[in-house]
Amino acid sequence: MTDAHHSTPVLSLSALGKDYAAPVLDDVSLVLNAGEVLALTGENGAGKSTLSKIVCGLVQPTRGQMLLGGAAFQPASRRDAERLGVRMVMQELGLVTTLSVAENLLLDRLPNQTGWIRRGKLHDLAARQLAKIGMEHIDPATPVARLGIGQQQMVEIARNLQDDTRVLVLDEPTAMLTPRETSHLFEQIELLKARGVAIIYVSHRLEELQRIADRVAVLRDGRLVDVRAMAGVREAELVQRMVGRAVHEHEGRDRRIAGPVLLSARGIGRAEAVKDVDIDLHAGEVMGLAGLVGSGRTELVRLLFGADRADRGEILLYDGIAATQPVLRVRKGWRSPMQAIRAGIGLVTEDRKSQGLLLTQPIRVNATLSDLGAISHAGWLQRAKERGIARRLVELLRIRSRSIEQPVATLSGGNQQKVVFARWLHRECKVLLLDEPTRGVDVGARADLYAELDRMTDAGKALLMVSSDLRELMAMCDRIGVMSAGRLVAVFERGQWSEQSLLAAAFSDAAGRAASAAPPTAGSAISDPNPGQPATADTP
Ligand SMILES: Nc1ncnc2c1ncn2[C@@H]1O[C@H](COP(=O)(O)OP(=O)(O)OP(=O)(O)O)[C@@H](O)[C@H]1O
Repeated sequence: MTDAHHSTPVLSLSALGKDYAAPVLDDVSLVLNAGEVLALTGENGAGKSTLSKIVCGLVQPTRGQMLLGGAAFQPASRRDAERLGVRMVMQELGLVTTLSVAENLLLDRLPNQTGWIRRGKLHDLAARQLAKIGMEHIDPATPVARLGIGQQQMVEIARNLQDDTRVLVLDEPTAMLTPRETSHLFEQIELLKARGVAIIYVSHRLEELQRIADRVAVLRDGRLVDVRAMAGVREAELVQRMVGRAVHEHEGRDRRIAGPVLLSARGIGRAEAVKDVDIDLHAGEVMGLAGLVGSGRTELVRLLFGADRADRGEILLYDGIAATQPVLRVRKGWRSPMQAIRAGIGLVTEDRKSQGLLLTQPIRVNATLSDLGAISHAGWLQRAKERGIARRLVELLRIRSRSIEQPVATLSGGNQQKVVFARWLHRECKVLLLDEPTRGVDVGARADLYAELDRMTDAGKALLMVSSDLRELMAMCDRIGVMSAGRLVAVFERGQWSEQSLLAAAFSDAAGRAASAAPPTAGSAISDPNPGQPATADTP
């Protein structure tokens, strides 16, 4: 915290509470000072978003008061709060994707004295705003829809960096950002602090909080259980406060003997997004996929699941026993996700909208949706069985809910993610593709998910996991592939990677040259799919 602003209260919360069917926030009192970053953390469903939304006028509290600069503060809407300089960067981006970057940045203040938008001025102002966060290379006239998700997130951040901002709430702001974008954001946060802006920073990424926050507040079950200075706080201590129990960090995988190949892709590609990738997924292994946002990781996974159609290459499926002859060979990839699902492929992504969660339906329906075979008998749904499975999954993944009848729309973000995961847990799939499966998931739940992934590989499934969290990949994977500009530029075996070599490969150029840091045995070449067995790629 800068000394000049030291302990000048900007925002005071006193005995705030929010009830839905039951209390989800209770008796929260807190003072936020000028020029400080307060980290807000806690388990999924602890109430972080609810508290943030109350501060920013999106949700009204059931009880309690707020003061802004000493005056009563009761925003009735987000606009109301913004007029008083209280702004929020939300996880779900609020940009109008059909409008340009400039129009989005200055939506509220279009320079429009005569009824005409003066485009030149608009673009000047927008360019200045973009330059603040190191985005000067973006043309303000670009439609937002053409930007990658990380860049959209940066525009959302830029939009909230107005001169009149007094309180800024950032909800998991770095989830979609590259390391470089993250450093631009952190620089900007330092400048805001120096200007006396008070910042609430919501995140599950503890190492990030330690880097950026002055104080940390922990919510548990809707109550504030701890507020303390960040300096010197150990990660384990925080986790203990959050979860109320010790969480054992995943010890890292033992090197497993990989089984035979279950799925291969040869030369699979789609336009410029994925360029002729060869990849083999083995029974009993977790393969990681690292790379920058936009490097083609998600696009590759979507091709392997049939969510997008490949325009070249082929997918080969093996029975997992002899693995010399593919049991199925699909040119240009799957025709539809249904074809992939029937062949035993599953996909968990963090994009809950594309997961087809039926938001108005209860957990019970959503958790068992992909497995009607297991709960129907002679065409009848067996309710008792459905309830049994749903209860078991809720318990196993600690899905925070009133009951299995709670509609998924009213679960917290992280708990919705667990429902998506639950679906594939008991399903008979051979290959599970996971795209950022733990984004927005708290530390305790993360440990539970990792244990489940271990069990799946013990049962002989093949897992492919995309993650932007290198620590997670290094702990969980047997091999890590790195993508850059649509190509798989390197595959590292366990024991051969370091954070540095993975990053170097991620930043390597599009020509497919693996970074020089990659060890010669593991760099650019993809390992033989079945050591000691005949190569499968050319098998008819
Ligand atoms: N509209 C609603 N109706 C009923 N319950 C709700 C509603 N909105 C939120 N809740 C409940 O409030 C609790 C707190 O949710 P909130 O989204 O604030 O948690 P969070 O700490 O932000 O979680 P996450 O880390 O998963 O984002 C959850 O149990 C959630 O189910």
